[in-house]
Amino acid sequence: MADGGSNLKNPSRRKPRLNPQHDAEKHIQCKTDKAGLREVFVSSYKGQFSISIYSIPACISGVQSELQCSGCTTGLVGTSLSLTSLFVFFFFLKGRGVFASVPFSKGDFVLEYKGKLLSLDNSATNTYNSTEATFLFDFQWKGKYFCIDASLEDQSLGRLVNDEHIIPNCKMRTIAVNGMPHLCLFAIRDIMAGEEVTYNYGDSDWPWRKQVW
Ligand SMILES: C[S@@+](CC[C@H](N)C(=O)[O-])C[C@H]1O[C@@H](n2cnc3c(N)ncnc32)[C@H](O)[C@@H]1O
Repeated sequence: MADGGSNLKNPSRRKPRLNPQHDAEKHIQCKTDKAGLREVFVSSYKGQFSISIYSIPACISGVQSELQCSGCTTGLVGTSLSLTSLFVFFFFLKGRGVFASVPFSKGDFVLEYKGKLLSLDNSATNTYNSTEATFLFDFQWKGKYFCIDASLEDQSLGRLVNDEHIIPNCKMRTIAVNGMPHLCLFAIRDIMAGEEVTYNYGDSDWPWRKQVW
C-alpha cells in the first residue's frame, strides 16, 4: 500500500536526521552545495539620522526658494521650499549574501567554504587585490598553516557568506576528507527560512563593523 504521507502521522517513520559530519563529508565528496540555500543581493542598514532645518534655501537640483543662505545672495524668486526635516539614511552595501530557504537546526552542516587549498608557503607567493583578499580564509590544521583561496568566481555559495560578529548563526569548522582539510559552516543555532546565513570573520577591524556615528 502506498505510504500517502503517513510519515507525518507516524513520527517514528520520519527520515532520520543525517549526522552533520557525514552530511558535510558527503557534500565535500560530491562537490555540491546543499539544497535550501540561495544567493541574494543585500544591503546592510547602518542607521538613520534626522536633522531639522527651517527655511533652507533649496539650492537642490536647481530649485530656488524665497529665502537665502550665505552662499546664495541673489534675491530669489522661484519655487518655495521649506525643509523642516531631512532624513539621511546610510547603507553599507554587503553585495551578495546567502539566505536559507528552508529551516536549519542547530548543529546542522550548512555549506562548505570551497576554494583552492594553499599551504602558507604557496599563499605567500600569490598576490591579491583588495577584493580578492577578502576571499582568503587562513586556518591552522595539524599544527600547520593553510589558506582557502576562494577568490575565483566558481558559483559556489560558501564564498558568499557574509560576516556577522555579534549574532552569527554559523561557525567554521575544519573537516578532513581523504586526508585533506576542508572548511565547513555549521549552524550554531536554529536558522529560520528567509534568514541570512552568517559567521564571524574573526577579530579584525573590518570597515563594515564600524558604526557610522
Ligand atoms: C567573502 S566576501 C562575501 C561575499 C560578498 N558579499 C560578495 O558579494 O562577493 C566578503 C566581502 O563581503 C562584504 N561583507 C561581508 N560581510 C559584510 C557585512 N556584514 N556588512 C557589509 N559588507 C559585508 C565585504 O565587502 C567583504 O569584503
